[in-house]
Amino acid sequence: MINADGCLLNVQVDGRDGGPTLMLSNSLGCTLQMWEPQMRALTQMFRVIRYDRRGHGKSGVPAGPYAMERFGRDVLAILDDLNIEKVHWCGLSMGGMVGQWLGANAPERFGKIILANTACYYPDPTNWLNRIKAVKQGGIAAVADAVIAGWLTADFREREPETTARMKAMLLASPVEGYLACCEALSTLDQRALLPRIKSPTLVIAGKQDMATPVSAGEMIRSGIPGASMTLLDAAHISNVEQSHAFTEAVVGFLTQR
Ligand SMILES: O=C(O)CC1=CCC(=O)O1
Repeated sequence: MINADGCLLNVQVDGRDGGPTLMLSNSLGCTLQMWEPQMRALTQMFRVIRYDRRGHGKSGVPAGPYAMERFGRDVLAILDDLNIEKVHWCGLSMGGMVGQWLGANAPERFGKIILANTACYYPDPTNWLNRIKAVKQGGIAAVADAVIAGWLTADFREREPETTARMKAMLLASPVEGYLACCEALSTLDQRALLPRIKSPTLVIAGKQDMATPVSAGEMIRSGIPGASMTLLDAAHISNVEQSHAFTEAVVGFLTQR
């Protein structure tokens, strides 16, 4: 556990000692377990840091609302505690939003940056406000089926019922207060002004079937970050699970290219 401004964060380090370090950052309602499909390949090449964002998994759940800056400073606290100067970053969804904040505000700590299935701005907060209301009334169970339908395509859910059930169990196990505090941070998200300040080589990954953060949201990020490139995957929102091999290939290809 690492203490970030009084909140204990669950951090796990695996993989190659002395190799380049890659930090992975989760989507809303997910724990560090969401990266299992990538771990075998990534740990052969990198030292891999995973963590549970505050309000999630085995990390603390301080009172909300939270903010992107707080999530970013939590990451810097983890790196300082581990005595690691610089890492590559791969964040999916909320993890990609934290990556934008870090790339703009702590550029010296980041080598290459991967922003997967993410957005820098929600023009209309209604979906988040409705979700907050529903979760306050009925818990995460009230929104779980709709969220899972956004995470994974119908084809995948039919083909992979066990994986789908595991993802749903992970979502349902999220602490309600932490989930709500993150939804509040998402309802006011606007990081458009940060994008031109990101100078690290950046890859944007988007899912062709992603309705939560559609290709157009990825394109807005790609066009805002100088020199960024984009890869499209045949997946919904949690593309590292739905297209695990293609996702891993995109990450490894980008991080190893000179
Ligand atoms: O969980 C969802 O519904 C989709 C999502 C948006 C931001 C995030 O982290 O997940």
